[in-house]
Amino acid sequence: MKKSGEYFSLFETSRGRGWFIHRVFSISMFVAICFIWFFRLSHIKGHQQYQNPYWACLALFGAEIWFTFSWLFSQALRWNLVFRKNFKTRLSQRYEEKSLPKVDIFVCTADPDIEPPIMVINTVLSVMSYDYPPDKISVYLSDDAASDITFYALLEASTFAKHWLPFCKKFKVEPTSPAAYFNTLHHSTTSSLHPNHAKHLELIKKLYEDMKRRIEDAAKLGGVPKEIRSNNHRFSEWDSYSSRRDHDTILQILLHKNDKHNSKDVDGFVMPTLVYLAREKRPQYHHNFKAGAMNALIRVSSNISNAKVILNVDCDMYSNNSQSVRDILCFFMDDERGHEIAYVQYPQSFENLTKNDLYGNALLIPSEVELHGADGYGGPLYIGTCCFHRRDALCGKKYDGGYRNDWKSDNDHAIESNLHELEEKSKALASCTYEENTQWGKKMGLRYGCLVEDVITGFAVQSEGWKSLYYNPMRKGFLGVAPTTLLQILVQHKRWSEGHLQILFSNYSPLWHAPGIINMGLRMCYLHCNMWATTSLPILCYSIIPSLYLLKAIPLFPKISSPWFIPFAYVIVGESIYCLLEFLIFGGTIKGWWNDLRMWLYKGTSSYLFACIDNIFKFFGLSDSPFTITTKIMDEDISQRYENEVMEFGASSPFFTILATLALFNLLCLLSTLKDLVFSEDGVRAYEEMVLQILLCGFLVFINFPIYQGLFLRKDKGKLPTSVVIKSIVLALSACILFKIFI
Ligand SMILES: O=c1ccn([C@@H]2O[C@H](COP(=O)(O)OP(=O)(O)O[C@H]3O[C@H](CO)[C@@H](O)[C@H](O)[C@H]3O)[C@@H](O)[C@H]2O)c(=O)[nH]1
Ligand SMILES: [Mn+2]
Repeated sequence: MKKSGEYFSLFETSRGRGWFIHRVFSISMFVAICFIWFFRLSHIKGHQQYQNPYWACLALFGAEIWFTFSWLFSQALRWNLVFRKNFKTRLSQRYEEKSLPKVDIFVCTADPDIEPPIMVINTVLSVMSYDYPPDKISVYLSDDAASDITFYALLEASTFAKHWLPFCKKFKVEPTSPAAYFNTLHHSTTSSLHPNHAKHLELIKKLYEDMKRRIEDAAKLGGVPKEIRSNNHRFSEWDSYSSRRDHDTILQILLHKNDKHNSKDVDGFVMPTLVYLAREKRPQYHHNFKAGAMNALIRVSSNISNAKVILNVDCDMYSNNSQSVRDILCFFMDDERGHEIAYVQYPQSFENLTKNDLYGNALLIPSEVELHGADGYGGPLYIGTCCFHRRDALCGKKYDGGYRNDWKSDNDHAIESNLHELEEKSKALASCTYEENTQWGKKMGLRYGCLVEDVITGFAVQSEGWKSLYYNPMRKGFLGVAPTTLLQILVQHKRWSEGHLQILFSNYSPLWHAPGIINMGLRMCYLHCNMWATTSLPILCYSIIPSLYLLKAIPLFPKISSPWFIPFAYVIVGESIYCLLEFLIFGGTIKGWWNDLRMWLYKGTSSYLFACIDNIFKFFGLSDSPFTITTKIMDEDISQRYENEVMEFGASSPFFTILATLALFNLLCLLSTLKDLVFSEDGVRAYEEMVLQILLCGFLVFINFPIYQGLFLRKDKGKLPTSVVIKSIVLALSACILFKIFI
């Protein structure tokens, strides 16, 4: 426990265990990598007895150089892991409830078809129910679709909340998202409840089901029923609405303590403020996707509640722990270190994971290792959701040693008593033209022009001198919906890797931005992610070239009896065992690790490749990728396969054509080699020289098993479509034949 004078810190930091062993291992690995470089440099001229594989060796060397950098950067993320622990009791001893700061909570949604309103309001209800003085909480829903159904759902939620909030308080409900809470109740638990609890539960469940039905009926109808619309003047805002991309600002304060008739729950307690916002959209103005939505929220909220602490969550990320606000205040309000913290990031965790995590959705290593590593160097990346911000830092204020926490002043913020006037005034802050000739998106708020607006913003904030902090408690703070088909994941990772590459070439490039402010270690952490897209080239090299040369029995790696074989073997075996152990230690399974490895390969050869290509197009002004929103729903059939961990293809996409072609190509190379080995007189000698290549090719075939199934063995809707089968067979066969004949 850290003690300075009489003062006990509100949080403490500890170092990860095993760091010394890890460092020794890393250094040994580095030495082995150097030997590989030596080998390449001394053998690059090629084996004279064969046709000259000079270019092949050069390409492999290039790939190895690339992998080395990527590995070095990944070491920064593992060099200095730190873990945070806080002391909530000290917080409550030191601060009275009434002197706690206000918190503004932003929830973003953008498409009611793939982000169902009922899910959105579950998230809203979960964050309204934090164990925190309700008059200090304001929840803002930003709806980039300006959907009347989402609004209707929120309206329903504001009524339901009058019952839900007292219920949560009375029975200490956890988690506070109604849908998630009802899911945790099994028959055995409900039957053992206190009769009073059981009675209330039944009532509230019925209220919820009724509300859900009304919302889903409206969604099915494709709009809010006429009689509801005409009975509530609030819907008149939609009279001038012409499309998602063309409408006025719609801003509605649904709950507010100044509203005499409608601000209290059934027990007579004030409820959190609740605001619906659909910022103005016009076709001629770029809306900057989520970053634009967040900035509109920052401004509008500054006029309504102006809390100094802002929590931002995606619409699928419900709160799984009602204590989270108090948890993070231990960091922000710490007298010694609190004032330098710009944001506290929680991991992005998911509710719908399967046991062996077929698609590597759990982000196990990033959450359990890498973000802790970045924290060790002054701050985790901001990952867009589950993050508590200091408003000042997000709004572009610089950190200098003189900055001090001042939580009191936010409580005096004068608000208009007339809510209608307040709405009208705040609307202007969300207009399309508001940001013209201002620093919004450049030096204030979330930064524009990048597909990972979150990461670039985090970096910008850190380069103003602020620190950030990673908090990963046992009980997950938030749970969301992970994508459930291969294509969705590949598209999501294309967006991420493309965004990261944009950062590398932006003003905020970790290569040169903010010299002297951001340390080398943290820069390397950022660079590791920024480089994702570019690793597609070395991964492609490694999955094509060695297999091609197998066809002609030309070795590209040292033979098994050569001393040069040792560093290769050490790196391969060492790194595999290391990754596997890392995975198992943090709660993964062996199969999960294998799946994760497969996803690394698939992302590398498809998502990252397309991200590179699109970045080049963008550079020449040819195209600009939009923010493709991830679907948060799935149909019965797909959901069944997801539960059974059967890979979902089902669509014909260039992503799949590449993956299937590579898989088939490696299969052909392996089969042809095995045939040659069996029938040649000199099989063993050839084997001795080619062992690494054969193993690599064999590995690629083995890991691609789900693709062969999807191509040839499966009959269900999730298999690879015939067009992809044909294309990939033609491409893979012609690559092999052309190479055999011409090279
Ligand atoms: O024009 C837009 C597009 C998206 N969103 C919202 O942004 C959030 C994230 O979108 P999602 O499709 O779920 O993307 P993910 O890939 O899951 O998002 C991750 O990566 C994004 C950056 O690429 C971050 O913004 C997210 O916070 C982070 O969860 C959702 O709530 C959307 O409603 C908007 O508000 N406006
Ligand atoms: Mn998401």
